[in-house]
Amino acid sequence: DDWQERGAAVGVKKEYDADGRQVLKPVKKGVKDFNFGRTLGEGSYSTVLAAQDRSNGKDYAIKVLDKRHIIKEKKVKYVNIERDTLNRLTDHPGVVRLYYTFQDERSLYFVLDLCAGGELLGVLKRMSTFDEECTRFYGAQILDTIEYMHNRGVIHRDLKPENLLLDENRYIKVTDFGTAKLLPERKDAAGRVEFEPDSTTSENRANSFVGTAEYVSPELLTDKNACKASDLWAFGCIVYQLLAGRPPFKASNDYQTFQKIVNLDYEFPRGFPDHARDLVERLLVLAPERRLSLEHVKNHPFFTGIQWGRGLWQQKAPRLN
Ligand SMILES: Nc1ncnc2c1ncn2[C@@H]1O[C@H](COP(=O)(O)OP(=O)(O)OP(=O)(O)O)[C@@H](O)[C@H]1O
Ligand SMILES: O=C(O)C[C@H](Cc1nc2cc(Cl)cc(Cl)c2[nH]1)c1ccc(Cl)cc1
Repeated sequence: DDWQERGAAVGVKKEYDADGRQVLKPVKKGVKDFNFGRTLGEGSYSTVLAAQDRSNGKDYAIKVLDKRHIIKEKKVKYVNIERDTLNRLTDHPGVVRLYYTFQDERSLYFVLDLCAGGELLGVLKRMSTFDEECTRFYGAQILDTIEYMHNRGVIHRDLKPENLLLDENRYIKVTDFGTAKLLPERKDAAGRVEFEPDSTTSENRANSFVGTAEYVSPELLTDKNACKASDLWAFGCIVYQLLAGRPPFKASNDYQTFQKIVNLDYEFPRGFPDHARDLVERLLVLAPERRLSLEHVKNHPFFTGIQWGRGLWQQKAPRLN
């Protein structure tokens, strides 16, 4: 199915060694292998362009970063974290796929899945709020992807509707991993790769990174300790926002937004659905260890009827009208 097929997307070239044995050699792609098209968007350090692979006509999004700007703004670490994180998250439909990285004298290039549906935030703004069925479907795809990221030892740390893109089937694609936390890899007795169960407080003290104000978890504000539960806090804010049309903690400046968060100062609009309200109340809990675990979220009544796993990525996305 498409998961294997996508694996074949990495470029290889067939060659023969001295004994006539076939050798597959990885081919480093370059700018000349692509026809560049329209600009899809701009970041602080990047421009994202639509592009087509000239050898097979496949469409991609290529994120181009200016080397001088990256170095001047001291973002080298973030670029390499984004590459390393994307290279760890290669087989889930909910994560934007990185096919190649390459560079030329001026720029760095990430060749990514093209998400032609744009940002979930844009869709939400156009619709003002999602109904329960849409929220359930998109909430389930986001949660399924968070579970995959956490199992691969990745904490996203900046989940928000701007970082949730939609592909041509209107499926979710999580993006923007430059500020992710990569838990150290280690091998178990059988030599299988596993990851630290969660981030420990020690290495987090050094962390200066704080996500986007409206979605930042209280533990990140009080003791700089981002953990897997921090992504579930952001998930709770996103579910609330899809149904209410605005995030739960929003003030006129970041400092006041932080105040609302640490004081759990938010309320539900009238008519907010009961199951969704119960779910959000069990996610927006100040103590990370008391927040609903990912497994319990999947079994929450709000997600009754959702088929977890592959079924979730084969069914038709609800109409967004
Ligand atoms: N794979 C993609 N497919 C389609 N559009 C994309 C893709 N990746 C990014 N974009 C769009 O390009 C724009 C820039 O994205 P990029 O990740 O480079 O910067 P950003 O993270 O949005 O901004 P900043 O770097 O300031 O956080 C965004 O608006 C995003 O919607
Ligand atoms: O080819 C690779 O994958 C490894 C390189 C590593 C790398 N080379 C760099 C040069 C500069 Cl000037 C800046 C950064 Cl962040 C750099 N990162 C690389 C190239 C492109 C991208 Cl997008 C990321 C990393």
